[in-house]
Amino acid sequence: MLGCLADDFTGATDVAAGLRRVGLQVLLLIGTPIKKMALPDCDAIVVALKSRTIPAAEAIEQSLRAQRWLADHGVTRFYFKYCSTFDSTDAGNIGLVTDALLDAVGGAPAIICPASPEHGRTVYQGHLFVGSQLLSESSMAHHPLTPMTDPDLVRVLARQTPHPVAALPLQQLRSGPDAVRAALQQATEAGVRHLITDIADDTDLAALAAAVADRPLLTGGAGLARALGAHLRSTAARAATEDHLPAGPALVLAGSCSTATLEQVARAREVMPAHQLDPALTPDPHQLLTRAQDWLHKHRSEPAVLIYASAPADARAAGQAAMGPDTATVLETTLATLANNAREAGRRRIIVAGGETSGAVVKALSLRSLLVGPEADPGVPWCHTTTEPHLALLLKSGNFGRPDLLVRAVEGATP
Ligand SMILES: Nc1ncnc2c1ncn2[C@@H]1O[C@H](COP(=O)(O)OP(=O)(O)O)[C@@H](O)[C@H]1O
Ligand SMILES: O=C(O)[C@@H](O)C(=O)COP(=O)(O)O
Repeated sequence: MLGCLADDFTGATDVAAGLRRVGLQVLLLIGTPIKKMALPDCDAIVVALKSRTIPAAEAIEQSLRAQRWLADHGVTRFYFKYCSTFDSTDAGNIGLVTDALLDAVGGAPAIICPASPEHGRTVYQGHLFVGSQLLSESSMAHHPLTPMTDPDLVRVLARQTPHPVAALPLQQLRSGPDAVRAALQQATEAGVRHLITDIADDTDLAALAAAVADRPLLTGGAGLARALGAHLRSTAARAATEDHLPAGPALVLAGSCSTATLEQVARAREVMPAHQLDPALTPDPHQLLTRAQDWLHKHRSEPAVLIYASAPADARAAGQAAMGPDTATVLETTLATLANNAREAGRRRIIVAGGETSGAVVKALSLRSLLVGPEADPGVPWCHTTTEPHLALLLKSGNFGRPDLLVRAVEGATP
């Protein structure tokens, strides 16, 4: 069985979607369970953590706890899933968590493969591209929590780990599995502990997966995990579970400020009542929440409503000037509380834009595990609660989805 630790919630749904797409049955756990549990029939377990932007020591602790739990439940192959745009800071957490996992399960050097060509993330000469732009020239340079201003992943990772980092060039990857194994051997002898792999397309991912499938630890985006799943699939294929979205009204919550989300929010505003959480206008957190709660209550008979904090950089700066340094956390908490209110009020389809935001929402809803259904857009699967009331959640990474994703997600919602 394959066990994945994902450093945020939409990263977890992304990797779960990829594994399901290649025919694996996937159980998604919200955080690491405290005790041992009887597992449903599944081929892969994804543990959703919220460790991307917390202090490194806590991220390591959370990750090791998840790894030990998975090992206790029969997992021998581990995958550490982080963002395809390598979201992290110089204080961590990708390098330090990978180091801790290597210490726990062995298998240095770790493969570092954020590339996800289906989402336009590719790596060449160790540099990460978003579409045709270098990472540092994409909107990720302005991310509210993890601004990515350096596209050279060898350099980025070297600031996060005391150990040597090197790159595996595309030419070597394309020379076949023996060349990849030789590169790994060479890296081991040179004391390299992190190997950034160039990837230009899905064929490269398949080649890499085939060459490294037997390693105890792989790390990267959803792309390599899906390729690994496809490689393992022959022994594990089964019919995908059916998917029924529950009847009932929908709620869309948006906390992501990515370009993709801003466009999706603009589209959604055209077709459903919308309320903006605006810290510049309402800097008092309590008032921000109660105003939104009143608005939600007033619109209780609408089949779908949108509440969003998403804003471009200049508006965010104005909000932060008014509300202070905790603005992002206040907005996450507010959106999470509103999700809870909406569930109590009977909303059954909850769509969330943003990884950190999704983490806060799922935590507030006290959900423990979800079964992964089909994707609404690549990397964005519907997930179903395993307890009553049946909720369908769509947890969307900020950067993912077509412009009409939020509109499509609420279609067919009943008042
Ligand atoms: N108007 C705003 N001002 C400041 N921070 C904001 C604003 N709107 C959202 N945020 C914060 O930005 C962060 C977005 O992160 P996240 O939810 O992970 O989205 P993404 O998936 O795009 O990275 C969250 O912490 C959210 O609370
Ligand atoms: O790998 C990816 O791009 C996503 O799975 C992911 O992790 C996105 O993170 P957020 O943009 O913070 O949602």
